Amino acid sequence: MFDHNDVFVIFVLGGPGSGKGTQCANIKNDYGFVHLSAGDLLREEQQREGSEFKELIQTCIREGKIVPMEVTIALLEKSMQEAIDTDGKKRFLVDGFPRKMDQAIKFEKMVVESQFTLYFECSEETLVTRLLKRGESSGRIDDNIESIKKRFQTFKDTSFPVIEYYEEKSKVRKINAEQDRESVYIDVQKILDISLQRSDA
Ligand SMILES: Nc1ncnc2c1ncn2[C@@H]1O[C@H](COP(=O)(O)OP(=O)(O)OP(=O)(O)O)[C@@H](O)[C@H]1O
Ligand SMILES: O=c1ccn([C@@H]2O[C@H](COP(=O)(O)O)[C@@H](O)[C@H]2O)c(=O)[nH]1
Ligand SMILES: [Mg+2]
Repeated sequence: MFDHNDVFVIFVLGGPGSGKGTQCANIKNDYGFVHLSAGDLLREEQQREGSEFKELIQTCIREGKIVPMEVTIALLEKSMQEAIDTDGKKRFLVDGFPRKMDQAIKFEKMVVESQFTLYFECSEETLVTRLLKRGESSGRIDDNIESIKKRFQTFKDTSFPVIEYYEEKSKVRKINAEQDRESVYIDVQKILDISLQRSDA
């Protein structure tokens, strides 16, 4: 368990294709955060020789389902510990997690409490266009219309309640992700500049 006064975690949530990864790359460059995408960590684990979770992860990703939280939390915690041990870095963007209430509760109890959640809000119409375009070159097994529909359903049924939970705690910073990349990032910077100043105080 990390001390949340020492280890600064921002959850980055939003529908599939809302630009979480794109904006986290910007934030990482400009603010020195470590970017941990739960989806990327799961895909790496799925590729790892000898992983006992290969098939489970592959099936969940293709079907847009949530991998059991123990697997994802262990991968996140390990990556956080490695970043702290190797670079002394203690600011983390946890991208695409928590996707389900049980993950949120467990992570904050066992790993560290989040500072707030950045929520990229975007219409399904825009998301589907972006994901199908990305699917032309991403090689992702879930960037096809069948998987995309399932991912949207999971987002609505299972992941959106996480955002509502943090909203009730006034811990959500909402961004209009419908805009072009540059405009989205301007809004992201405004939020971060305010939040980081507060945390430095
Ligand atoms: N503001 C934007 N306007 C147009 N296209 C965008 C914008 N932001 C990201 N994209 C593009 O949309 C696609 C999805 O973006 P990205 O991978 O960052 O989303 P994501 O939220 O991480 O998706 P996922 O949940 O599937 O991992 C990418 O091809 C990206 O280049
Ligand atoms: O906490 C998580 C995060 C992701 N997944 C699974 O991975 C895919 C892809 O995630 P992206 O964030 O879009 O890269 C997602 O649809 C889930 O199947 C997960 O199980 N738990
Ligand atoms: Mg992503």
